[in-house]
Amino acid sequence: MLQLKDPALLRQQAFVNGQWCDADQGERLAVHNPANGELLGHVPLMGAAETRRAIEAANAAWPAWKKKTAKERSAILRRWYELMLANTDDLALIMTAEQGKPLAEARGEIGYAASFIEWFAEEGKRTYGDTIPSPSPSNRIVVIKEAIGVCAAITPWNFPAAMITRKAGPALAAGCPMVLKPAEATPFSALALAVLAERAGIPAGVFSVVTGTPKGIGGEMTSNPIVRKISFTGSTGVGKLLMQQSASSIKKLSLELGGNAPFIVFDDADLDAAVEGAIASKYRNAGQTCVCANRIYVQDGVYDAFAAKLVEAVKKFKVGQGTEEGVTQGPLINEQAVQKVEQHVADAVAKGARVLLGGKRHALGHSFFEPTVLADVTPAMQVAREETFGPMAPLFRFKTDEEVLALANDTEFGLASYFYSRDIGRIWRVAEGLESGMVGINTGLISNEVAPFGGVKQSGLGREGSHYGIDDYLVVKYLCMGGI
Ligand SMILES: NC(=O)C1=CN([C@@H]2O[C@H](COP(=O)(O)OP(=O)(O)OC[C@H]3O[C@@H](n4cnc5c(N)ncnc54)[C@H](O)[C@@H]3O)[C@@H](O)[C@H]2O)C=CC1
Ligand SMILES: O=C(O)[C@H](O)CS(=O)(=O)O
Repeated sequence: MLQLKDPALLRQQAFVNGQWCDADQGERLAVHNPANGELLGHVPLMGAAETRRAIEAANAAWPAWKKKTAKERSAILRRWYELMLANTDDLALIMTAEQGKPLAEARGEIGYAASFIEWFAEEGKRTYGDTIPSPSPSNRIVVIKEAIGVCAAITPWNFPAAMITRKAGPALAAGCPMVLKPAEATPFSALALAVLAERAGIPAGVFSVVTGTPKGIGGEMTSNPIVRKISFTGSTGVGKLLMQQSASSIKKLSLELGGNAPFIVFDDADLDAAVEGAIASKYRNAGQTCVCANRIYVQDGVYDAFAAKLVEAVKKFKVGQGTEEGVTQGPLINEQAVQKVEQHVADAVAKGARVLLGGKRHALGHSFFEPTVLADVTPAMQVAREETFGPMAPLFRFKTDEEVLALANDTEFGLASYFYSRDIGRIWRVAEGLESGMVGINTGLISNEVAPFGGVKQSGLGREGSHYGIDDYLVVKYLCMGGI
C-alpha cells in the first residue's frame, strides 16, 4: 500500500453530490501499477444511472454556485490551489503509482495542475462584457457573459491531474458545475483532487467524479440535455465519437485530441540546444504526451552531428520505477502502448530505418521500453502518419525549407510543432507556414497555464489555459435596452 502522509487522499469510492459512494450494483474496477503490475486498489464501476444522478445534482447546485460573486468563487478555488500545493508529495506518489511517471515529473505535474486553478481563480473575475454605441437614440446595447451551465469532462491517463484542473478551473471559476470522468487507468489522482475540493469548500454537486465504464458514462454525458458543455482530452477517434453523440443536444465542445508534432532542426540551429529541446519534447512522460515531437526532421548538413549528439544524451537516461532515485523514464501505461511502439519500430526497420539506440522492450519487463532513436526514417513509414505515444525518436532527413514545411504539414493533425533556427527571416516564414495551434521556436517545452493550448485540423477545437480558456465555459448575452 502507498505510504502517504495523509492516507485519506487515497479514495476507493466515487464522489457524487458531495458523497463518497460505490456503484449501484457494487461492481468495481481494479487499478494496477504499470511499473510492476501490483494491484493498487479498486474504484466503483459506475455507468449511466450514477452519471445521471451526478448531472442532476450539478444542476441543483448550479443556481447557488453561479449566484456567488466571482470573488467568492475565486477565494474557494484559491484554497483548492493551496491544498494541492500543500499535498504535493502525496498527490505525486499517487500519480506515479497509477501512471508510472518518475516522481520528479509527477511533482512537476501537480504544480502545473495547481497553476490552472490559481490562474482561473483570477480569470473568473475578468469575464468582462461590452457596451456598444447604439444606432438608435432610444435604446442602449449591453453585452454580458454568463456561465454556460452544467459541464461534463472526460480526461486521459497521461496527465492525470493537469488535464482535470485545466477543465475544472475555468468551469468552476465561470460559475459552472462539472461532472468528471477520469481515465480508468488513473482514477486515484482525480479522487484525491476531489478530497481537496471538498476540503476547500467547493459545495456538494459543484464538482463530482464518476468512475467506471466510458461508454455508459460518456453516453449519459453526451445525451443528457442538462449538460450544456463537454470538455474532452484524449484520442481523436473518441473525440469524433463524442462530437457525434453530442449533436442531438447541440452541446458546446472543447476537444484536445491527438497530435503528430514535427520537430525541425535547421542547419543554422544551435545543435546542443536542439538536442536538449528534442529530449524535453520527445521523452517527457516516456513520450506519452500529445504535444511531444513525433517526427524529427534534420537538415542534411547537420543530420549526422545531431544524430550522434542525441544518441549520446539519450544513453544517459535511467529507466526504472518512478519512485527510484534518479529515474528519468518510467513504464508506458500498459501492454497495448508497448505493442504500438514495437509496431512502429518494426515497420520502420522493415522499410529501411536504422536503430541507433534501443528499439525493444526493456529488460525490466512489464511495460518498460528502451529509449529509442531511429535513423533514415521516411514518410513511407507508419511513424510518419501515426502518433507513437512512446519513447521513440524517428530522425528524418531533409534538404530545403520548402520541402520540410510540406513534410511537416502532411498530416491530418495540427496540435504542436517545433523548430530550431537562428535566422529571423526563416523563423517568421516557418512559424507562419506550420499548420498547428502551437509552435515552439528554439524550445521543446511550450505548456503553461497562461498560453492558449490547443490544435487545428483533427487535433481538436477550442483552447485551454490563458484568458481564452474561460470563454469555452461562458455564453455571450446581448441586452437591448429600449425606452431610453
Ligand atoms: N490534445 C491533448 O491535449 C491530448 C491528447 N491525448 C491523446 O489521447 C490519446 C491517448 O490517451 P488515451 O487515454 O488512450 O485516449 P482515449 O481517447 O482512449 O481516452 C481518453 C478518455 O476518454 C475515455 N473514453 C474512451 N472511450 C470513450 C467513449 N466511447 N465514450 C466516452 N469516453 C471514452 C477514456 O476512458 C479516457 O477517460 C492519444 O491519442 C493522445 O494524443 C492525450 C492527452 C492530451
Ligand atoms: O495530455 C497531454 O499530452 C498534455 O496536454 C501535455 S502538456 O499539457 O503537459 O503539454
